Amino acid sequence: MRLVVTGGGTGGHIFPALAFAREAQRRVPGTEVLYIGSARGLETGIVEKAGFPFFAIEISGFRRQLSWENVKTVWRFLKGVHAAKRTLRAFSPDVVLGTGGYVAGPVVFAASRLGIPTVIHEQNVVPGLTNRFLARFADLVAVSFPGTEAAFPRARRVVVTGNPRATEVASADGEKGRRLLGVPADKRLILVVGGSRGARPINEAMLGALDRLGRRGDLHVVYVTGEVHYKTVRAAAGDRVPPNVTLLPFLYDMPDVLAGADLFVGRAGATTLAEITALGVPSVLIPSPYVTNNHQEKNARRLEAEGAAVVLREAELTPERLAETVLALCANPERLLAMRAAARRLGIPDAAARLWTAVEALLAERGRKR
Ligand SMILES: CC(=O)N[C@H]1[C@@H](OP(=O)(O)OP(=O)(O)OC[C@H]2O[C@@H](n3ccc(=O)[nH]c3=O)[C@H](O)[C@@H]2O)O[C@H](CO)[C@@H](O)[C@@H]1O
Repeated sequence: MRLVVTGGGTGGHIFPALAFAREAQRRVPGTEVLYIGSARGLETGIVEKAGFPFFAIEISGFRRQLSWENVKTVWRFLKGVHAAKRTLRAFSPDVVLGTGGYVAGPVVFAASRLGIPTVIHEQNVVPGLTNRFLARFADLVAVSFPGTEAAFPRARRVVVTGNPRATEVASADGEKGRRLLGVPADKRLILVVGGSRGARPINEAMLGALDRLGRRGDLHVVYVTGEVHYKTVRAAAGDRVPPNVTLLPFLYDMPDVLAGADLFVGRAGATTLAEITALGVPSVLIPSPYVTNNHQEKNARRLEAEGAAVVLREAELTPERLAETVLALCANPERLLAMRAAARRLGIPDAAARLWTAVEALLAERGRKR
């Protein structure tokens, strides 16, 4: 089989695409994969590390107001479609999967124009702009949460599959993750992550909370700042980083470390939520208010409603509040256990298989080889 995956800008779009690519290779050995991403997104580094061939096109997002930038964006979109068509003709895929982010727009659109079967995957409760635009051109729309189907009234077919990244994470090895970072087996592991790019407000709160968390010998905190924020946080923390805190710019071994975590603290990006629910990790979620339609809060409230997460709005985030929330949960093992079970109830660990089955059916219908 020949598969093109596209999506990016941030990790939340990239990791599901990679997870599906690996699932396809597992199902049909010898499957050839091409990742089409943007040259400026996080995908350049992540895809290369994952070992897939990568082709970059230049693309940017729309501004909300009418502006000269938007004219340039339309121009880039058309150029992107042109470049994507050339690449798609040369690679000749059996199917194209788009996972959202600006770059998926021209690629999936070009594929549909060329008559190549197209699938889009939506990670969030509320769909993003690119997927909303692409839904009417794609042969199949896969969503992560039951109920999101209604947000795609013009789609030809919508299926609930969950997020394929959940499958990869569900079989991760928590002990390995802890060993890797030197986390003692008898300590509770608190994993703090501000999404794939890091989050300044979370970093500011964490800097203020370090001393209090550092005094707790029964905890170990793995604190991921985000690549671009690392130097600033490191400098601000100076020699105040307690021995039970591991400070990192980015975590490439997220599945294993997450599997070993007792509590997750961070943004409410949809792929992260698919991961923590697949594993049943309790969480303190601080949704980013800077995203389209406040979709992270909607993602987070789903978990909160089930009892799987505590939601802290960014507006009420202070170092004290953050430390108190974490310490109160750690002091309440029964609550943590209940949260763990609730999270697991929301998880879809067989999401990759569900997406695979839907794609396979589409290909069979379209008479494509596998
Ligand atoms: C600001 C923004 O637009 N954020 C969006 C973006 O978030 P973002 O890219 O932050 O997405 P998620 O939190 O959903 O996913 C992050 C992914 O990166 C991985 N990871 C993260 C940090 C790290 O150090 N190592 C690592 O491997 C996580 O395991 C996960 O697989 O895409 C999500 C999924 O569409 C959306 O819900 C978010 O609203």
